[in-house]
Amino acid sequence: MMRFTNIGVAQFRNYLAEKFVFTERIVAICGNNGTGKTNLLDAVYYLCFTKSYFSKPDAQSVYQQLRGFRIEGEINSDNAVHEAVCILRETNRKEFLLDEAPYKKFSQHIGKFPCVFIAPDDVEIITGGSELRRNFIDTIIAQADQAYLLHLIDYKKLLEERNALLKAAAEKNYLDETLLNIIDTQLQKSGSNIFQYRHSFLGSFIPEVQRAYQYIANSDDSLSIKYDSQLINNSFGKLLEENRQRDLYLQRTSAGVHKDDLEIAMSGQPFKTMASQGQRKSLLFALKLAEFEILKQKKGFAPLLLLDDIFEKLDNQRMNNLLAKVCIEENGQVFITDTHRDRLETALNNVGVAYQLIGL
Ligand SMILES: Nc1ncnc2c1ncn2[C@@H]1O[C@H](COP(=O)(O)OP(=O)(O)OP(=O)(O)O)[C@@H](O)[C@H]1O
Repeated sequence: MMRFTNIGVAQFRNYLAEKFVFTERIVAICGNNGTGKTNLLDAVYYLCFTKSYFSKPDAQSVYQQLRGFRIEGEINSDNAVHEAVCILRETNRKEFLLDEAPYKKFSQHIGKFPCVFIAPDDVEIITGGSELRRNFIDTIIAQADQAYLLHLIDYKKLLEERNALLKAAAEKNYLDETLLNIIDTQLQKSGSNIFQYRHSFLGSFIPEVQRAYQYIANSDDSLSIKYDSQLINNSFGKLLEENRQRDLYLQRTSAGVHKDDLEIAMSGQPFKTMASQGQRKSLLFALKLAEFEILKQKKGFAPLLLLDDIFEKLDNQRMNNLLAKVCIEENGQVFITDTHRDRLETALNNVGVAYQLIGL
């Protein structure tokens, strides 16, 4: 069981200094547009991930013209009380502390307080570029397994080094082949590890998404999801070797797990182009519910669920089903925002769950 019991924010987005105490497992947050609902959820997310959900530079989160921010929160987890603190110093240097001990590497914090965020623009995971789908998958696996995050960090660094070397080779008309061979050996190792992790994770994740889709959409819509990777039929070492001349010409690495994607189809056609708005929303919620389910299985307790403005996304029946599932069937903490206080209260009363209402 994991619960945030309070959170304090100073100079963070639209909050100069504010403290919120959470008294119930279900926390409903209402307020007009621009009152700071999303910012409050993102402050919670910061304490789980050491960064914003919205890939914003930290400096953009500082209140107006001031310098630095602080977010602190108390979390009950494993029958112990933890304090997480994220500080952006005036110099723009970020510090993150758990129980007063600063992390040397922020990556060590990932997965301690697992969390699933559903935000209005998340449908881009389905309609946008492959990088968004890779990030989505990576965030789940990294929360479940620290070792994966280290492979990802290694891979990114090695890929940057390799690309810089390819560029330098073109500029200087000289290739340091020994160095390229060394980088390739290391890149091949971490890339192959990432592939194995993704392959094994998607083996259980994809059926979970299909189950959740069926539940939400009340139909399977002949949905098919496949892992698309150049490493499925080739060893990474061989791919690097075969593409070396091409990479030298392009001055970048053309093969590898940085090209992986999820191939999503409906009745044999690409989902992006075929699906209706409603089907896209259903798939988005299915992806997120599957994320929730898998993290729960891996961690042995339910992750935190941050539901931002989801009432605009689902019809009443689907909304009721979803709330019943996450608020009644599961025992994790849920934060849920809406602009309409009545709508939020009616929905939670219908589900019949105890909740705390915070008005902003
Ligand atoms: N660095 C900052 N300094 C001061 N205010 C900021 C900063 N960043 C964002 N804001 C303000 O925060 C507000 C947006 O907050 P947020 O997105 O949390 O609102 P919301 O309640 O979720 O709104 P909506 O219902 O429209 O989604 C805006 O008024 C914006 O100007």
